[in-house]
Amino acid sequence: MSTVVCAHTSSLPNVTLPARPEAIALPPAQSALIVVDMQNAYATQGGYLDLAGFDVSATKPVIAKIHQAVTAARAAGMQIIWFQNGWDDQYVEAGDAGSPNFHKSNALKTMRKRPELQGTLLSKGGWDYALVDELVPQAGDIVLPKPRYSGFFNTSLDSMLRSRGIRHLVFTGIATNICVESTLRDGFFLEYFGVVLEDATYQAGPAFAQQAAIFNIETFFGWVSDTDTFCETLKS
Ligand SMILES: NC(=O)N/C=C\C(=O)O
Repeated sequence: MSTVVCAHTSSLPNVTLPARPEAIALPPAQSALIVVDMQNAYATQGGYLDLAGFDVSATKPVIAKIHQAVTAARAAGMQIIWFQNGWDDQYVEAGDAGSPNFHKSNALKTMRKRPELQGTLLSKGGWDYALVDELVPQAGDIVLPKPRYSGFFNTSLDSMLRSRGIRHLVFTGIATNICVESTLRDGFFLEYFGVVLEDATYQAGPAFAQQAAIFNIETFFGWVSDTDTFCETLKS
């Protein structure tokens, strides 16, 4: 089976991650593990997605897989980046009626439908915005607040990656079909190599949303692997 060897990695120790559609080079010093939006909003019952009618009952195993991936990446010296999605408590950063986000964000729509929730969903400093208790950033990690689905939009992500010489992005988190896929796609256009650890992600919506996102990534935008393979590869 072929392996994608990137020109900029050819002089580095050879770490190759088995993946679909083919193995991909993954030099730890030029790679980041990105944990997308593992906030109560997306992974805990009583959080935004749950209140908006999405099923979050199966997120516990995903949290465990992310913990496993973070531990292995940290031991290998890989940069860890935690995304946190949300806005100020007045929702100025969310945009007003002139922004598509105002009309499409299910968090904003839920709060308009249920005014008693106003100020609680995805509001910086609140429980809904906080990362789940099981996942705790450590010194040296980057915690990146982001105001839209893609982590590249209106954030310093690109410059932080470039200044560290990072060209390979390993994605985990929720939701596969929204913020994970949006960020991986934007990264593709910026010449980053994106890999998703399938079992460390979860979709917002029906199971076919997960399948479609993984199909798109594997076929058009990047590579797909799993947590055990990632951890074994880094260990060896
Ligand atoms: N983290 C995400 O994928 N978010 C998806 C939807 C939203 O934030 O409304």
